[in-house]
Amino acid sequence: MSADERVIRALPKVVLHDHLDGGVRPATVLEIADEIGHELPVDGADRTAEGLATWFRQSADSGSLERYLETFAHTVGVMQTASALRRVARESVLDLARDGVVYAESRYAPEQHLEAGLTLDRVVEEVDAGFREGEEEAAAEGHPIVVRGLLTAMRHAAKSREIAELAVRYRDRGVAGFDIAGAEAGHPPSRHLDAFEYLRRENAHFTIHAGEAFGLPSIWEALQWCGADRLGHGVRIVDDIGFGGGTVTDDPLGANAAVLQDPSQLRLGRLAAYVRDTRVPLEMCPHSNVQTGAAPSIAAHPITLLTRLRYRVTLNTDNRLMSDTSMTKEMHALVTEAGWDLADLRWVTTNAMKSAFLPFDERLELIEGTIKPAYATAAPA
Ligand SMILES: O=c1[nH]cnc2c1ncn2[C@@H]1O[C@H](CO)[C@@H](O)[C@H]1O
Ligand SMILES: [Zn+2]
Repeated sequence: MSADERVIRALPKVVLHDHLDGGVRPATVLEIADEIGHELPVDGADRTAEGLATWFRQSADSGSLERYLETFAHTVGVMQTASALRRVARESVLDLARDGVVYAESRYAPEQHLEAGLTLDRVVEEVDAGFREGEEEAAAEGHPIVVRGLLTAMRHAAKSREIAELAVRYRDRGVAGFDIAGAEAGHPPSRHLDAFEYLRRENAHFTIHAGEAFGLPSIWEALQWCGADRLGHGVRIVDDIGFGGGTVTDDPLGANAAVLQDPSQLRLGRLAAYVRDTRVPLEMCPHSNVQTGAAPSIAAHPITLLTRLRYRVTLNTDNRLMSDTSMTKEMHALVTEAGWDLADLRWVTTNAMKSAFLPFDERLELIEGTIKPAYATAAPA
């Protein structure tokens, strides 16, 4: 680890978009697979934690969201029992805390963990027990962290209302909100209006994966039909930002460079202006987007342009296993490849804490008591 990386690792971080089933330790996948007889896609000399880690990263590196998502069969497949769910949840909290994360929202789809006979309620209870065990152990290690769950409904399925009700039922027991995820094309968020309208009536919080593999219509529906509090990814909002004769999407790297010199050249469309004016939090995940082809590279990722334009940008991991990433790696890549500095890192961290689905006073306490003091004394990245 470089000196820069050590500095970054020690900084307090906030992650709002991290999939529980996208961050399982490879050694844990192997062990549980052996216990329950789940067939893994590696064998022979590759049947090791390292071999499996490589398989996940390479298979996810496909340029397509659909193929990226296929790899989840081998994490979800080993997360079907009470003990496995509790273990994975506990270990993921420890891994995040050791990386310097002080607040995390960890999401998963309860409907995907029923194969061995667990009920939806039991799934949520076991995961939450694992989160609390992880919090306790992390604090004892000197890495205090606060963790909340987000319950995801799969967008191709028809369980969203049921999962929304589950999220409300457990809102005072470790669950902070709701999400929909899965392949975007052909599954617009407005199909799940019933769930979103229910959540709004219940004063509950939700985010929607939108504008990742699919463009502006998905972002527009998520905000203006469904009423999402935040956008998962939202990276395609740049399709509504005009530059020269086209949009910044036509030449993201060129536009990124040019706009830093003269932002007045840009024209925001109505949707892009709405997202910025109303401070809609964007849960951006650079490495994941490069793998699925939603962004060309870290250097050309729209997160830098959107940060310069002062959108409410947050930085996230999405899937630490599939993307072989961590909050430290995401931050370090932006510093070395996209010209970010410590002030940018503090800004996205504060943005994320402001946008968390946690009560206002608890957010403020983490910002004032933990984040601000640490960044004030940190050496420059
Ligand atoms: O980047 C993503 N876009 C859309 N769906 C995703 C992404 N990452 C993970 N999941 C989906 O969310 C489920 C619950 O955690 C995962 O099983 C995966 O299918
Ligand atoms: Zn995601």
